[in-house]
Amino acid sequence: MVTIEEAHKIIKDQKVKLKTETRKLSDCLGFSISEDINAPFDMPSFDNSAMDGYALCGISQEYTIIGEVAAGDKKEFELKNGEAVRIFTGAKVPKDTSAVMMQEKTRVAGNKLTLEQMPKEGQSIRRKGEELTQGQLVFEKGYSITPAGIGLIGSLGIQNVEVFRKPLINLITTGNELIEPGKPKAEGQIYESNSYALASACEQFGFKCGNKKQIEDDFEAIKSGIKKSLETADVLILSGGISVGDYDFVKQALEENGVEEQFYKVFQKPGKPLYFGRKEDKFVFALPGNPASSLSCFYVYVLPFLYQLSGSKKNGMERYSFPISHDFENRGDRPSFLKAKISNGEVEILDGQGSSMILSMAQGNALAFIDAETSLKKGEQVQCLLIL
Ligand SMILES: Nc1nc2c(c(=O)[nH]1)N[C@H]1C(S)=C(S)[C@@H](COP(=O)(O)OP(=O)(O)OC[C@H]3O[C@@H](n4cnc5c(N)ncnc54)[C@H](O)[C@@H]3O)O[C@H]1N2
Ligand code: MOO
Repeated sequence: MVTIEEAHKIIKDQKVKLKTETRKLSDCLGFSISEDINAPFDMPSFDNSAMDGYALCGISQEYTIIGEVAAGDKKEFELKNGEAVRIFTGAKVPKDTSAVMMQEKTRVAGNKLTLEQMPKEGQSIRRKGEELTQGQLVFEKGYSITPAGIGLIGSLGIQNVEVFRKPLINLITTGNELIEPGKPKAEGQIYESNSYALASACEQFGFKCGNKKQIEDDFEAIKSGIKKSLETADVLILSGGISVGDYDFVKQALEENGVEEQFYKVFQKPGKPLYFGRKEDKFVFALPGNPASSLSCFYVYVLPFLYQLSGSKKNGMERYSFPISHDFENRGDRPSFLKAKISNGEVEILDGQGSSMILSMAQGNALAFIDAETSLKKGEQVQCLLIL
């Protein structure tokens, strides 16, 4: 049995070979870049107007209008003191422009322009290079591409982006009692739901599940299911059959497939029988079957590792501290990830903390980390993982 910190360290210390690929700009949200991106040119690449209005030469209140420039126009004006041109947002400002005045602050009679206020030098001009200068580091290798990142990369004229490949994930659920939702349920059976929860948790963070398989508690079937699944997966996630019962075959089936245990059992609640192993460049998480245990282990251990395999600097769930909204006592002897709800700047520990109970997790939005045998008074700080 390892501690939570030891389990995290074992995961973090895995030597992984990151693979790269080239993706179209429109198809790289959530991927991490595999090489630095530097600005190929100044941004903006020319002085341009921030307003629809008039580009002015010299500082005064009266000007003569000598022409017009719209966004995208190539024409060049040589402005003399006291002259102005009609200009639009994004249009290149003529050389010698002192300021741009928005049209709402102007009056025009024929070619005579009168300003309602004195312009300030440089007003409403977006200067060449004011956001980025040519050669400047824009994103460091490992940056996870956001929608704004996509916008910026596009505005640098880059269409194909070098990124780290994301791992392919296969899922195996085990258990004789499990049947697919939608089918009639006999006595003693329950609906298989972990694969749905885990696949959608992967999807929520931009990871895809390739293959999903449900296998009965039969050693040979589990063993061959694992063998087959490992052929295509970078990461295999199993649920159930990892505890000590007579029908818990997963650990042995992994061993017989040549998967080497990195840790088995974590001193925590839920998720004590969590297993992590590897076979060459393939990794296996065997999650406890209890629905809240499997999902909680996904958030706390699997997700950070998926990011690690994707070359990302993110390490999974962001942790934040919130004051607890009520007195609380964790009587358990293991450090706990408790189903919780953050609202109005406070965290509430929800009822229904059993490892098999997923209702509270579905109604909550966080996992609150509380040490074993700990009493907290209302207002004390609690570390939370957001699971929105
Ligand atoms: N003698 C002991 N028994 C147990 C121990 C222990 O230390 N000694 N640990 C308990 C803890 S803690 C956990 S957690 C569970 C984990 O057991 P398994 O990983 O072997 O899971 P299963 O027995 O297969 O299933 C547990 C529970 O979850 C339901 N389940 C399983 N898979 C699914 C699924 N895909 N969808 C929905 N529900 C699922 C299953 O029906 C069981 O009710 O072991 C304790 N026992
Ligand atoms: O480790 Mo288990 O998830 O407490 O029932």
